[in-house]
Amino acid sequence: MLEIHNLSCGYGRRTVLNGISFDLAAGELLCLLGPNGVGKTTLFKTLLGLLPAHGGEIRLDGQPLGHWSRRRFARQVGYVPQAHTPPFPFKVRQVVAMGRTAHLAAFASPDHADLDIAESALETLGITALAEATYTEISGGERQLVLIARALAQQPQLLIMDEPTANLDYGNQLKVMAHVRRIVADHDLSVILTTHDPNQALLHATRALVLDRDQRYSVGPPAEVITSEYLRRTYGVEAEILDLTRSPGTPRRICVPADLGVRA
Ligand SMILES: Nc1ncnc2c1ncn2[C@@H]1O[C@H](COP(=O)(O)OP(=O)(O)OP(=O)(O)O)[C@@H](O)[C@H]1O
Repeated sequence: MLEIHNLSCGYGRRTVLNGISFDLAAGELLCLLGPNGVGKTTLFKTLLGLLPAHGGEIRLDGQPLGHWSRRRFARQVGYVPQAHTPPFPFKVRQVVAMGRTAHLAAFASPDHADLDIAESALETLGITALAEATYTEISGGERQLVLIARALAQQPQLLIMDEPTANLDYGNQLKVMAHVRRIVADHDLSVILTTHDPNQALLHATRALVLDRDQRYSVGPPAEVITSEYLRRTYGVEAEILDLTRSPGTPRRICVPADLGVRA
Protein backbone atom coordinates (compact mmCIF):
# COMPACT_ATOMS: atom_id res chain seq x y z
CA MET A 1 0.00 0.00 0.00
CA LEU A 2 2.70 2.48 1.03
CA GLU A 3 6.33 2.40 -0.04
CA ILE A 4 8.82 4.93 1.24
CA HIS A 5 12.25 4.89 -0.29
CA ASN A 6 15.21 6.92 0.96
CA LEU A 7 12.94 9.75 2.09
CA SER A 8 14.37 12.99 3.45
CA CYS A 9 12.12 15.63 4.89
CA GLY A 10 12.31 18.89 6.77
CA TYR A 11 11.66 22.60 6.60
CA GLY A 12 13.35 24.98 4.16
CA ARG A 13 17.02 24.09 4.15
CA ARG A 14 16.82 22.14 7.39
CA THR A 15 16.60 18.38 6.95
CA VAL A 16 14.92 16.74 9.95
CA LEU A 17 14.83 13.11 8.75
CA ASN A 18 17.10 11.55 6.20
CA GLY A 19 17.20 8.28 4.29
CA ILE A 20 13.99 6.74 5.67
CA SER A 21 12.84 3.58 3.87
CA PHE A 22 9.99 1.27 4.81
CA ASP A 23 6.82 -0.13 3.36
CA LEU A 24 3.44 -0.94 4.74
CA ALA A 25 1.02 -3.58 3.50
CA ALA A 26 -2.75 -3.73 3.90
CA GLY A 27 -3.76 -4.99 7.35
CA GLU A 28 -0.62 -3.68 9.05
CA LEU A 29 -0.46 -1.39 12.07
CA LEU A 30 2.81 0.50 12.27
CA CYS A 31 3.64 2.47 15.41
CA LEU A 32 5.98 5.41 15.03
CA LEU A 33 7.94 6.05 18.19
CA GLY A 34 10.60 8.61 19.02
CA PRO A 35 11.53 11.40 21.41
CA ASN A 36 10.07 14.91 21.29
CA GLY A 37 11.26 16.93 18.33
CA VAL A 38 12.77 13.99 16.44
CA GLY A 39 10.52 14.43 13.39
CA LYS A 40 7.37 12.30 13.72
CA THR A 41 5.00 15.14 12.78
CA THR A 42 7.38 16.22 10.02
CA LEU A 43 7.21 12.71 8.55
CA PHE A 44 3.39 12.76 8.76
CA LYS A 45 3.19 16.17 7.08
CA THR A 46 5.39 14.87 4.27
CA LEU A 47 3.31 11.71 3.86
CA LEU A 48 0.17 13.83 3.76
CA GLY A 49 1.67 16.03 1.05
CA LEU A 50 1.63 19.12 3.27
CA LEU A 51 5.43 19.44 3.16
CA PRO A 52 7.47 18.78 0.02
CA ALA A 53 9.96 15.93 0.46
CA HIS A 54 13.60 16.97 0.36
CA GLY A 55 14.44 13.77 -1.47
CA GLY A 56 13.50 10.15 -1.97
CA GLU A 57 10.18 8.69 -2.97
CA ILE A 58 6.74 8.01 -1.53
CA ARG A 59 4.55 5.57 -3.47
CA LEU A 60 0.93 4.83 -2.71
CA ASP A 61 -0.60 1.78 -4.34
CA GLY A 62 2.48 1.58 -6.56
CA GLN A 63 2.24 5.19 -7.82
CA PRO A 64 4.44 8.13 -6.79
CA LEU A 65 2.60 10.54 -4.50
CA GLY A 66 3.07 13.36 -7.04
CA HIS A 67 0.87 11.46 -9.53
CA TRP A 68 -2.10 11.42 -7.17
CA SER A 69 -4.72 14.17 -7.53
CA ARG A 70 -5.60 15.83 -4.20
CA ARG A 71 -9.12 14.45 -4.53
CA ARG A 72 -8.04 10.86 -5.08
CA PHE A 73 -5.53 11.19 -2.25
CA ALA A 74 -8.22 12.57 0.07
CA ARG A 75 -10.39 9.54 -0.67
CA GLN A 76 -7.68 7.01 0.02
CA VAL A 77 -5.73 8.51 2.89
CA GLY A 78 -7.41 9.38 6.18
CA TYR A 79 -5.89 11.52 8.89
CA VAL A 80 -6.94 11.40 12.53
CA PRO A 81 -5.61 14.44 14.41
CA GLN A 82 -5.39 14.59 18.18
CA ALA A 83 -8.88 15.23 19.54
CA HIS A 84 -9.61 18.92 19.36
CA THR A 85 -12.55 21.18 20.12
CA PRO A 86 -13.95 22.73 16.94
CA PRO A 87 -15.49 26.21 17.05
CA PHE A 88 -18.96 25.01 16.01
CA PRO A 89 -21.22 22.75 18.06
CA PHE A 90 -21.81 20.09 15.39
CA LYS A 91 -23.73 16.94 16.20
CA VAL A 92 -21.55 13.82 16.35
CA ARG A 93 -23.49 12.39 13.37
CA GLN A 94 -22.60 15.48 11.30
CA VAL A 95 -18.91 15.27 12.24
CA VAL A 96 -18.78 11.62 11.13
CA ALA A 97 -20.65 12.41 7.89
CA MET A 98 -17.92 15.00 7.12
CA GLY A 99 -15.71 11.98 6.44
CA ARG A 100 -17.64 11.62 3.17
CA THR A 101 -16.58 15.06 1.88
CA ALA A 102 -13.89 13.82 -0.52
CA HIS A 103 -16.44 11.49 -2.14
CA LEU A 104 -19.01 14.22 -2.86
CA ALA A 105 -19.34 16.29 -6.02
CA ALA A 106 -18.66 20.02 -5.60
CA PHE A 107 -21.41 21.69 -3.48
CA ALA A 108 -23.25 18.37 -3.05
CA SER A 109 -24.59 17.20 0.31
CA PRO A 110 -24.16 13.64 1.59
CA ASP A 111 -26.89 11.39 0.14
CA HIS A 112 -28.57 8.38 1.77
CA ALA A 113 -25.69 6.07 0.90
CA ASP A 114 -23.19 8.49 2.48
CA LEU A 115 -25.30 8.78 5.62
CA ASP A 116 -25.58 4.98 5.82
CA ILE A 117 -21.79 4.73 5.65
CA ALA A 118 -21.50 7.30 8.46
CA GLU A 119 -24.03 5.34 10.58
CA SER A 120 -22.10 2.16 10.03
CA ALA A 121 -18.85 3.90 11.11
CA LEU A 122 -20.63 5.00 14.31
CA GLU A 123 -21.71 1.39 14.86
CA THR A 124 -18.22 0.01 14.23
CA LEU A 125 -16.81 2.30 16.90
CA GLY A 126 -19.69 1.46 19.27
CA ILE A 127 -20.82 5.10 19.57
CA THR A 128 -24.23 5.08 17.90
CA ALA A 129 -25.71 6.31 21.20
CA LEU A 130 -23.65 9.51 20.83
CA ALA A 131 -24.96 10.32 17.33
CA GLU A 132 -27.22 13.19 18.48
CA ALA A 133 -24.78 14.48 21.11
CA THR A 134 -22.98 17.75 20.53
CA TYR A 135 -19.33 17.15 19.66
CA THR A 136 -18.13 20.03 21.84
CA GLU A 137 -19.90 18.53 24.87
CA ILE A 138 -18.53 14.98 24.85
CA SER A 139 -15.39 13.73 26.61
CA GLY A 140 -11.90 13.64 25.08
CA GLY A 141 -12.03 9.85 24.73
CA GLU A 142 -15.43 10.00 23.03
CA ARG A 143 -14.16 12.72 20.70
CA GLN A 144 -11.24 10.54 19.70
CA LEU A 145 -13.64 7.71 18.84
CA VAL A 146 -15.75 10.17 16.78
CA LEU A 147 -12.66 11.31 14.83
CA ILE A 148 -11.77 7.68 14.12
CA ALA A 149 -15.36 7.04 12.98
CA ARG A 150 -15.11 10.11 10.71
CA ALA A 151 -11.91 8.72 9.17
CA LEU A 152 -13.54 5.31 8.75
CA ALA A 153 -16.52 6.90 6.97
CA GLN A 154 -14.02 8.22 4.45
CA GLN A 155 -13.27 4.55 3.59
CA PRO A 156 -9.55 5.14 3.18
CA GLN A 157 -6.92 2.52 2.48
CA LEU A 158 -4.33 4.22 4.65
CA LEU A 159 -5.03 5.87 7.98
CA ILE A 160 -2.51 8.18 9.62
CA MET A 161 -3.17 8.86 13.30
CA ASP A 162 -1.42 11.43 15.44
CA GLU A 163 -1.15 10.12 19.02
CA PRO A 164 -4.71 8.78 19.07
CA THR A 165 -4.53 7.97 22.77
CA ALA A 166 -2.85 11.14 24.06
CA ASN A 167 -4.80 12.60 26.98
CA LEU A 168 -7.04 9.56 27.31
CA ASP A 169 -7.57 7.69 30.55
CA TYR A 170 -6.28 4.11 30.78
CA GLY A 171 -9.64 2.55 29.92
CA ASN A 172 -10.14 4.76 26.88
CA GLN A 173 -6.55 4.13 25.71
CA LEU A 174 -7.22 0.40 25.68
CA LYS A 175 -10.63 0.90 24.10
CA VAL A 176 -9.28 3.11 21.29
CA MET A 177 -6.41 0.70 20.58
CA ALA A 178 -8.79 -2.28 20.53
CA HIS A 179 -10.96 -0.43 17.98
CA VAL A 180 -7.93 0.49 15.88
CA ARG A 181 -6.78 -3.14 15.83
CA ARG A 182 -10.25 -4.33 14.92
CA ILE A 183 -10.66 -1.91 12.01
CA VAL A 184 -7.19 -2.80 10.72
CA ALA A 185 -8.17 -6.48 10.72
CA ASP A 186 -11.79 -6.15 9.53
CA HIS A 187 -11.26 -3.48 6.86
CA ASP A 188 -7.77 -4.54 5.73
CA LEU A 189 -6.61 -1.01 6.43
CA SER A 190 -3.01 0.14 6.74
CA VAL A 191 -2.52 2.32 9.81
CA ILE A 192 0.43 4.41 10.93
CA LEU A 193 0.13 5.96 14.35
CA THR A 194 2.46 7.90 16.60
CA THR A 195 2.81 7.11 20.24
CA HIS A 196 5.13 8.03 23.08
CA ASP A 197 4.37 4.75 24.85
CA PRO A 198 6.72 1.88 23.92
CA ASN A 199 4.25 -0.57 25.46
CA GLN A 200 1.54 0.51 23.05
CA ALA A 201 3.83 -0.38 20.17
CA LEU A 202 4.96 -3.63 21.82
CA LEU A 203 1.40 -4.75 22.53
CA HIS A 204 -0.52 -3.59 19.48
CA ALA A 205 1.69 -2.94 16.45
CA THR A 206 2.54 -5.41 13.74
CA ARG A 207 5.65 -3.30 13.13
CA ALA A 208 7.39 -0.36 14.74
CA LEU A 209 9.44 2.44 13.29
CA VAL A 210 11.65 3.84 16.02
CA LEU A 211 13.34 7.15 15.41
CA ASP A 212 16.56 7.74 17.20
CA ARG A 213 18.38 10.98 17.72
CA ASP A 214 20.99 11.81 15.04
CA GLN A 215 18.54 10.90 12.23
CA ARG A 216 18.99 7.16 12.86
CA TYR A 217 16.02 4.82 12.81
CA SER A 218 15.05 1.14 12.83
CA VAL A 219 11.98 -0.54 11.51
CA GLY A 220 10.82 -4.09 12.20
CA PRO A 221 8.74 -6.27 14.52
CA PRO A 222 8.20 -4.22 17.72
CA ALA A 223 10.07 -6.69 19.94
CA GLU A 224 13.11 -6.49 17.68
CA VAL A 225 13.42 -2.72 17.53
CA ILE A 226 12.10 -1.64 20.94
CA THR A 227 14.92 -2.97 23.06
CA SER A 228 16.54 -1.97 26.35
CA GLU A 229 19.45 -0.71 24.28
CA TYR A 230 17.16 1.53 22.15
CA LEU A 231 15.45 2.94 25.25
CA ARG A 232 18.80 3.63 26.92
CA ARG A 233 20.38 5.19 23.83
CA THR A 234 17.38 7.32 22.87
CA TYR A 235 15.77 8.28 26.15
CA GLY A 236 18.67 7.74 28.56
CA VAL A 237 16.57 5.41 30.72
CA GLU A 238 17.23 1.90 31.97
CA ALA A 239 14.30 -0.37 31.18
CA GLU A 240 13.77 -4.09 31.04
CA ILE A 241 11.74 -5.84 28.38
CA LEU A 242 9.66 -8.58 30.00
CA ASP A 243 8.36 -11.49 27.96
CA LEU A 244 4.78 -12.34 29.01
CA THR A 245 4.17 -14.74 26.16
CA ARG A 246 2.13 -17.73 27.24
CA SER A 247 2.76 -20.48 24.76
CA PRO A 248 1.16 -21.11 22.42
CA GLY A 249 0.24 -17.54 21.66
CA THR A 250 1.24 -14.36 19.99
CA PRO A 251 4.29 -12.69 21.57
CA ARG A 252 3.47 -10.30 24.41
CA ARG A 253 6.29 -8.14 25.65
CA ILE A 254 6.22 -5.07 27.83
CA CYS A 255 8.87 -2.72 29.06
CA VAL A 256 9.21 -1.57 32.66
CA PRO A 257 11.66 0.89 34.16
CA ALA A 258 14.58 -0.95 35.75
CA ASP A 259 15.10 1.78 38.31
CA LEU A 260 12.33 3.92 39.80
CA GLY A 261 14.90 6.21 41.39
CA VAL A 262 13.63 5.45 44.90
CA ARG A 263 15.95 3.98 47.51
CA ALA A 264 14.67 2.02 50.52
N1 LIG B 1 7.12 24.70 10.89
C1 LIG B 1 8.40 24.40 11.22
N2 LIG B 1 9.44 25.11 10.72
C2 LIG B 1 10.72 24.80 11.04
N3 LIG B 1 11.08 23.79 11.88
C3 LIG B 1 10.08 23.06 12.42
C4 LIG B 1 8.69 23.33 12.13
N4 LIG B 1 7.94 22.45 12.82
C5 LIG B 1 8.80 21.66 13.51
N5 LIG B 1 10.09 22.04 13.28
C6 LIG B 1 11.30 21.42 13.83
O1 LIG B 1 11.45 20.12 13.25
C7 LIG B 1 11.90 19.19 14.24
C8 LIG B 1 10.96 18.01 14.30
O2 LIG B 1 9.71 18.46 14.79
P1 LIG B 1 8.44 17.51 14.83
O3 LIG B 1 7.27 18.36 15.21
O4 LIG B 1 8.36 16.72 13.58
O5 LIG B 1 8.83 16.54 16.04
P2 LIG B 1 7.96 15.38 16.74
O6 LIG B 1 8.79 14.15 16.71
O7 LIG B 1 6.61 15.31 16.13
O8 LIG B 1 7.88 15.95 18.23
P3 LIG B 1 6.79 15.72 19.39
O9 LIG B 1 6.96 14.31 19.88
O10 LIG B 1 7.24 16.70 20.44
O11 LIG B 1 5.43 16.03 18.83
C9 LIG B 1 12.00 19.96 15.56
O12 LIG B 1 13.35 20.32 15.77
C10 LIG B 1 11.16 21.20 15.34
O13 LIG B 1 11.68 22.29 16.03
